[in-house]
Amino acid sequence: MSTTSLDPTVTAVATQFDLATGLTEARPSLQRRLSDMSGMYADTAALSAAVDADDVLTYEFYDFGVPSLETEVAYGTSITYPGKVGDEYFMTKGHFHTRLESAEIYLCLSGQGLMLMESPEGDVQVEEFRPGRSVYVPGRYAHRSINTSPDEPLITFFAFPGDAGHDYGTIETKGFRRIVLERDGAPVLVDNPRWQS
Ligand SMILES: O=P(O)(O)OC[C@H]1O[C@](O)(CO)[C@@H](O)[C@@H]1O
Ligand SMILES: [Fe+2]
Repeated sequence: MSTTSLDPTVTAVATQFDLATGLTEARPSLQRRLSDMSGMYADTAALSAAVDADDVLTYEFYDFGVPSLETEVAYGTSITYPGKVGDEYFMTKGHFHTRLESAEIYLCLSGQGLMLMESPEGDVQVEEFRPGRSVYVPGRYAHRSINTSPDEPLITFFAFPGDAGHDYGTIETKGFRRIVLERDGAPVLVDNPRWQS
């Protein structure tokens, strides 16, 4: 079946994602290994030992290159693999949006985890990811996906305004105020000892 559009400059696009892996063959994913996560985990000694031992892939996601316009929607899947650095679960770097007010929506396709969110004023929110559950990240909140499963990838589909942009600098220098660690086999939210005001 062909797709039609009233505007000949616009073409509908369909992408096939594998629901078991979260991956698509439509284009290469962007990949983050432990060595890309310098300064992100609280236990720096554990991170450097893990990088030296086996610099594993911790997450991958897609950027389909939609134009940076407020009228466009950037989207893709994000796959965070199971694992820990010390007691801290594998997670994405996390970021604010450059256009701070831009919100983002996630739908968990499989796995289990948490979305950690934090406003510039220090309000911290945590929402659970489980299959079929969406998490709306309000504008102004930095956001980080965390895989709390011992053995399953956390797979989400996300969408945000095309002109939102990514501000990694704030998180890279200050960190999140709170981090999520495993204690007695369960995730707990604790103060980040390395957070800088
Ligand atoms: O950009 P980060 O924080 O490394 O995490 C990657 C994830 O965030 C996104 O940028 C969406 O906000 C996706 O590309 C992916 O889900
Ligand atoms: Fe985002």
